[in-house]
Amino acid sequence: MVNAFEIQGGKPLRGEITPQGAKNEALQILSAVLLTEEKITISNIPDIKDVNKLIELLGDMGVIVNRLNEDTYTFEAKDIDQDFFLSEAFKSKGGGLRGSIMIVGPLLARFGKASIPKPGGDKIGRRRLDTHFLGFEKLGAQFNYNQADGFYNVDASDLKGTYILLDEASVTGTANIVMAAVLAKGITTIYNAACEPYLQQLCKMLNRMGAKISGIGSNLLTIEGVARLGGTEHRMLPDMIEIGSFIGLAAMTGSEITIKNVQYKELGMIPDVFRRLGIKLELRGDDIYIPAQEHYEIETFIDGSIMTIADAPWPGFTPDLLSIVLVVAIQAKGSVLIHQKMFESRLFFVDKLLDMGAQIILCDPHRATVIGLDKQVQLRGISMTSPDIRAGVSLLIAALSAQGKSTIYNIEQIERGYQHIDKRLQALGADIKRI
Ligand SMILES: CC(=O)N[C@H]1[C@@H](OP(=O)(O)OP(=O)(O)OC[C@H]2O[C@@H](n3ccc(=O)[nH]c3=O)[C@H](O)[C@@H]2O)O[C@H](CO)[C@@H](O)[C@@H]1O
Ligand SMILES: C=C(OP(=O)(O)O)C(=O)O
Repeated sequence: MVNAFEIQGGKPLRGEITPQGAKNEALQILSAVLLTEEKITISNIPDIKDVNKLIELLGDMGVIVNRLNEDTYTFEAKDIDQDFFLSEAFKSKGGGLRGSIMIVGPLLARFGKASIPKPGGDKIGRRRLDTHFLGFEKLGAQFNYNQADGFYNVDASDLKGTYILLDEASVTGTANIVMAAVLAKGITTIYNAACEPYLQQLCKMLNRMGAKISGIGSNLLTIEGVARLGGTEHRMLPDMIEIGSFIGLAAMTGSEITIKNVQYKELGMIPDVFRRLGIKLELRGDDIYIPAQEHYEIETFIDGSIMTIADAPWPGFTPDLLSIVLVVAIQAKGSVLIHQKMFESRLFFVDKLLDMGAQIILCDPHRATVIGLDKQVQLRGISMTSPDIRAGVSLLIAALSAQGKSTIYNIEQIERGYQHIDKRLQALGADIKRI
């Protein structure tokens, strides 16, 4: 086994697909179980590498983890083994995923200290953690980064609520600071807070545990500290990035697909961005139905100029779907400028798309212009390596639409965030196998 996907492309798919629970919500929610010694039951947990690694890490720390069924677990963080944080095992496992950074806030809140290895995640450009640590410092913590062992150590015997203006609306940074502030003394106000549905879900769960957070869904959160938190139950939202990926997949392969139970009102502008590419979507109940489409035509701006699709902090368009939008635009009629403002190394995968026959100009590390082929020319299957999770899925979509065989290597990147993707695509009729 080389751990690659082999794909015979060019076949339209058909059927229904249900999105998994949201990866980036799961990483926040799982970290929050550390805030109480009482039992927390979480359902709709996706069975993906990053999430499983974090669950394993919680178990290693001493959290009692019970799997009730395929997607539901209980967690009880009664006794946390402080020595584990000094171990080599913690260094390698904690460093394996981006989401592990979010255990720092809860550990500070509950135990007054935390250490964490430099977290992993995709290599998609600089990924700083300043927002997290500046926020902790405002609450009264002191941190130092030990370059020699690669650990961030944070001490906070006495967290006190205060006013914090975040230097940027960081998603994991906001979650981390909220989790530190819920048990701090007094009132914390966080301005320029990120407000993704993931964060709204986290704040709602914390309130059910006894926290006092107001302003949920806005960029101004007020947190009145409480002495302790208790247990609760929580269900993860469907993964909006998976939903966007499946919309793109349907359009690019000319397939008729129904995406089940999407919780449409939580998707923000995602459906409209795909509509602006000319893709027809219908909301049926809470399902998104995408009819088989021979063609789709990218709108221009009202003044006739070329459409730009750019990322922005929520409720702007998520950067995690820009690679998918870029790939889908390859077979549209018309042109679009893709502007990835947040990350500087997320567009380099266009090289592989060029090899497949796409018409794209990479203007600079942040911008690419796609000149749509309008399905006049089919992409060619090739061998390629997935550089990051979303580029990986975009290449998978390109391969499923292409003529002939493609092989995608480094699929660990894809499997970090997409649950049993080969089997779920096979159920839609895709010719994909693991080699
Ligand atoms: C585990 C997890 O949840 N990962 C997500 C989380 O990562 P993460 O929380 O690590 O990302 P951040 O929100 O901190 O920042 C992402 C990038 O955008 C830049 N930035 C951020 C805010 C801002 O107002 N301006 C700005 O330029 C940052 O400098 C950074 O380069 O949010 C990102 C942004 O939605 C997503 O791509 C990641 O999938
Ligand atoms: C970049 C992503 O994940 P992470 O932050 O875990 O690297 C993503 O989910 O698109």
